[in-house]
Amino acid sequence: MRESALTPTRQREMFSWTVSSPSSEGTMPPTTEPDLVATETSNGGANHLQTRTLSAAWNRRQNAVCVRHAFKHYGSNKKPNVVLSNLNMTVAKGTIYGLLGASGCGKTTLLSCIVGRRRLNTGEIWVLGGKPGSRGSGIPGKRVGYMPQEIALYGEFTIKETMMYFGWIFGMDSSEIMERLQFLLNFLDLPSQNRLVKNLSGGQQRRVSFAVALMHDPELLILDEPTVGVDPLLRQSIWNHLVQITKDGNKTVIITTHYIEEARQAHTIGLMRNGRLLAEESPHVLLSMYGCPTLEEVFLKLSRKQGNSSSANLSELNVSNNISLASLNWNRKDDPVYVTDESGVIGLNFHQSKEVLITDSINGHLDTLHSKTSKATTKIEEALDCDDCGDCASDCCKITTKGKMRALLQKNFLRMWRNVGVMLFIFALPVMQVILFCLAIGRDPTGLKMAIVNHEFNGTQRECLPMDGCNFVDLGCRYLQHLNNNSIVQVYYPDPETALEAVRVGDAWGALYFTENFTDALVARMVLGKEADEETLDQSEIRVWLDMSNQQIGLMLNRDLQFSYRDFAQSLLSACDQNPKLADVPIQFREPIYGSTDPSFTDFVAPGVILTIVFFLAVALTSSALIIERMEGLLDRSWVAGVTPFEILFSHVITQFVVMCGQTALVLVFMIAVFGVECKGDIGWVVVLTILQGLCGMCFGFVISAVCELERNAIQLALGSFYPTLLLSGVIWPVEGMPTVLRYISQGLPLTMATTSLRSMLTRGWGIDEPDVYMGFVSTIIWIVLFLTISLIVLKVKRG
Ligand SMILES: Nc1ncnc2c1ncn2[C@@H]1O[C@H](COP(=O)(O)OP(=O)(O)OP(=O)(O)O)[C@@H](O)[C@H]1O
Repeated sequence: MRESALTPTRQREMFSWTVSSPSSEGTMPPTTEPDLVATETSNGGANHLQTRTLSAAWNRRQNAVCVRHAFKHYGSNKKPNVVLSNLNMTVAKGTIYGLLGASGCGKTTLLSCIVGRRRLNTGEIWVLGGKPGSRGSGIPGKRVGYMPQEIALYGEFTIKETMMYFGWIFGMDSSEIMERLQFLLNFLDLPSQNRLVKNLSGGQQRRVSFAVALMHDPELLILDEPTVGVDPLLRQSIWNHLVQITKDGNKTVIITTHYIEEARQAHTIGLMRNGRLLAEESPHVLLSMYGCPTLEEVFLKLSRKQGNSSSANLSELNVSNNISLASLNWNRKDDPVYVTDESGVIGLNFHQSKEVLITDSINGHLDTLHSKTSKATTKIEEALDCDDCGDCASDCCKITTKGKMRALLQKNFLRMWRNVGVMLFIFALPVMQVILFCLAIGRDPTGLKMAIVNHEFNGTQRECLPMDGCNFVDLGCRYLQHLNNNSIVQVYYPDPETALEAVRVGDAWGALYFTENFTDALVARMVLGKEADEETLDQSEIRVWLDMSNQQIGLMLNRDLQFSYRDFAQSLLSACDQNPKLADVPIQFREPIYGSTDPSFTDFVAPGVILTIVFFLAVALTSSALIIERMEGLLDRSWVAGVTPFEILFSHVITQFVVMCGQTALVLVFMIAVFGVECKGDIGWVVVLTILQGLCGMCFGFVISAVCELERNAIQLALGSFYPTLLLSGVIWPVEGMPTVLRYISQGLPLTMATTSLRSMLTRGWGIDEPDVYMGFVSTIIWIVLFLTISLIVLKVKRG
């Protein structure tokens, strides 16, 4: 490296000169754009200014990175946390640029704006001649290699799989990747390529992360603290490598580090503080300018100076208004960024650069000229940007590439396959849920105790003996024989008071009382008919007190007691050669049109349960997928590598589709084949609707994933949405039982129409031509499209 031949005094003199010399014409290096310069003086003020501005714009594009008047804040506009404040930065092609600054000063934010991860609030950035994020700029994409501060690697991948993943995204073929991998393994002293990343030490993981950035030999390397946790020997060899790759002038490196002294090896150093650059010079110039032995001391000096300065002086300190020596050295790269006589500009704080002078002049005195020229300038700059994409044979016109889809799909499947918990969640959980549902829901309760008081036995608590035939004795006993012994357990009590007390204390679900002349009164009631007196009617009644606190049990006992009386009376009439129909109420329930005479609650709930299981499993799987990747920095890394939100969503849709098919098959096989849930309709349509509901759940999961920053918020949202959806979708109770307003809301939910549709197919056997059926499909598809659109929009907005 070549030292500056100028003394600090001389440099300061030159600094004063730059301040007092507004034109600073002499400082302009020879441009390689003669056309623009040629018109500078020939067409008067406006043309002159326009040409100068264009020249500046053109020049910015010639640097590897050029940041102008960058402002960036986090948080709301009302309470902004300003991170970048009128920052200018110029990184010449073929140089190493060391970005130094205290923790939290905004280095990572600046880098993420440069790689197109974030957008500035105002200001401009040119990277390799284009604007990050513009079509065909290659940024984000394969022109840049990015090593973020966090490890940002897939722990479940081996080193080789990691390289394959990023290599495919960058459009490399497998043999190329393997070749490069071997080099990187040796160069970075990495362990076996088959080791899982999660099993590597912290330092090894950082080196793998570094290897990923180097993988495709990009034009621009952006390294956020690559040497943390790396031993001094390897650190030196990393720096040697960076110096080596920048030597031929085609590669540029921007590197941040907390080891300030190692940055001496950079060609240019940007010292950053409070969102501004305090200096942007070669390390040697900085040292000699400030007469400090170490860069750390220079940084301290500058920081103190900034701290002490009034706001007016701040702008002077803010060398963001500089032409950096790096930029002035243009594209000649033999000796990248040193103070040379040839460059004509020396010094640190010559804040009145040509470019800024033009801007200042425009603001101060030449507003009108500016307005005339700005439109033309914008047009020409737009024209320059339009050239970015070139012809459509390049990747920039494609929605996706084979390599990217291959990488993303392999990543999704591998992550699932290698995670036992996830595999169990995907396949064991739905089966378990179906089994539990079929065993626990819809069956009649059994073993319900009933307190019986039969005064026909004169207070004795003896049990009834079996009896039949046409005899009219102990009819109370005969009735009790018809009770379903499976569901009702008869417990005898001596008097009504103790029986009722048993119900009150929860020992029985109800009490049954037969008066002492129940048989006689019942016979008299039958024989006398309308002649029967009030007392006869009263004595012939079986008195029942039920515990109706449990509706299901209460209603079932009520139903069973009535059916038992019908059976008892019919058997007695039959035994006495009478028509048993006389015992029935005069309503004849014929064979139902749909369903059975003894409908099961399971059959009612099963369709909703099938869809709920598939829907919410998909929500659970996807709602955290993107968040975990985002929190680990993986999403950022993939985005910087050129993967789009569309590609990420699309790859998840395909992965989830495969998973969904497996889940649907398991759920339906267990529901229908194993537990015998009725399926009268076309099983093909049942399968299609179930898979569509799974996809719908997945898309809802994407929305949650895109909206929520933290996993716990995603879990809260997913769980929070579960109950309202379940309750309002007619899964466990008919929609017809809801208040009118809720009914409308219910119809708008993703599960309601689908549940009605599936129920119609399973229990009624209806086909797809029935409105109730096809509306389930239509509403599901509409929800899928809606959720996907929302996710894409949110992801795109959040990328900014
Ligand atoms: N996503 C974010 N939302 C809100 N504030 C943020 C976000 N990211 C960073 N910040 C804030 O912006 C400031 C600059 O952060 P940044 O990560 O850019 O600093 P840095 O110089 O890279 O720090 P370090 O050297 O410790 O990595 C910090 O105050 C940080 O708290």
